[in-house]
Amino acid sequence: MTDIPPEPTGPPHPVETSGLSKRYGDLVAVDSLDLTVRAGEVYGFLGPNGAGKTSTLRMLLGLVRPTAGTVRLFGRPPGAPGQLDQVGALIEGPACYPYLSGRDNLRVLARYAGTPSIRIRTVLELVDLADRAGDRYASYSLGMKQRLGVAAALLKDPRLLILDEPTNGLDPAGMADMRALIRRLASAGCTVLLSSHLLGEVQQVCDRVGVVSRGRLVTESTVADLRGTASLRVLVEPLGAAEERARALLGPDRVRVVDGGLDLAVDPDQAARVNTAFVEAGLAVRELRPRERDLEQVFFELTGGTDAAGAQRSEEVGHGVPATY
Ligand SMILES: Nc1ncnc2c1ncn2[C@@H]1O[C@H](COP(=O)(O)OP(=O)(O)OP(=O)(O)O)[C@@H](O)[C@H]1O
Repeated sequence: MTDIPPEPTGPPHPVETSGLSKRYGDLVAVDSLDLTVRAGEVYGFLGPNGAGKTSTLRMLLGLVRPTAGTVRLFGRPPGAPGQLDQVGALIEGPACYPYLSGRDNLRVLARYAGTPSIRIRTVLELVDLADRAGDRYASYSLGMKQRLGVAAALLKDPRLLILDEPTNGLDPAGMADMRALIRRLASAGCTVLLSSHLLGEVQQVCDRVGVVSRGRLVTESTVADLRGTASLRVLVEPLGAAEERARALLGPDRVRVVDGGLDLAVDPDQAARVNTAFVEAGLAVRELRPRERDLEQVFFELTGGTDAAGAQRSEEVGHGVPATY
């Protein structure tokens, strides 16, 4: 009998869940979630309000006990010895003293966490708040408060950062600052898992996204794959003759007339073939370009059409002061 060598295994992933579930009474908030966040990536955990994102993040951090399933952070269960130093998090809830400066708030938190105060300067620079560190926390904009929350989560120099809705409630400039910060952290080697109910807000920073709806993971992919580029948009005259030619060329199911042009459900690398066919048929092609699917529409379809209501609810709720883990 020959020995079968063990399969090569790499280092454990920053986050791995298996069959992770959470029930509150009859409500299934998180349903058999298998999630993997790989080292060095920015992973967007997306879903409408109430989809189960916060419950999941709380279970990852050991703040809520799963009803079923397992969580592994760097291969070990939440709260394992030494792990608190590897994981930083920003989850909803108040944590800062309004009458203290940003720097003094960090001093308090660093003392609690047993972090040397020398690290405070570094994290303030990382989140681009060094210039305003002496100002009272109460005078900060929401974006600055969020960034101070991230600074607090970075005090222990974690390898994994978990952020719950970091862009929620921010104005466009605040969102751009937060996205830039997340990208900086990722370039410095930190793995980031962030949640959001708006794909459009975070898609620029995410390497991969997992979309959750009613507690279940409905898809996991890169943003590019999620968007897809599965159609061609053609403005061509006369439209009727072009429609007929396209149907003969591609099959009737692949051709739709939309807004005075043709939407052709073919790979964009068919553009030259389509153009040649139209020109040879004596048709005048004015424009021919790949048409990307609208991301919000994709999200809407994946989540069963619940995002619009969710987005509206979140605006009503607003946003609290960040808490750190
Ligand atoms: N402690 C709790 N007790 C009972 N139900 C809860 C509790 N926490 C969350 N839920 C419910 O579980 C579901 C998922 O909530 P969760 O907060 O995890 O979703 P979410 O995707 O983070 O949404 P949001 O962005 O609105 O917080 C919701 O229906 C919510 O009302």
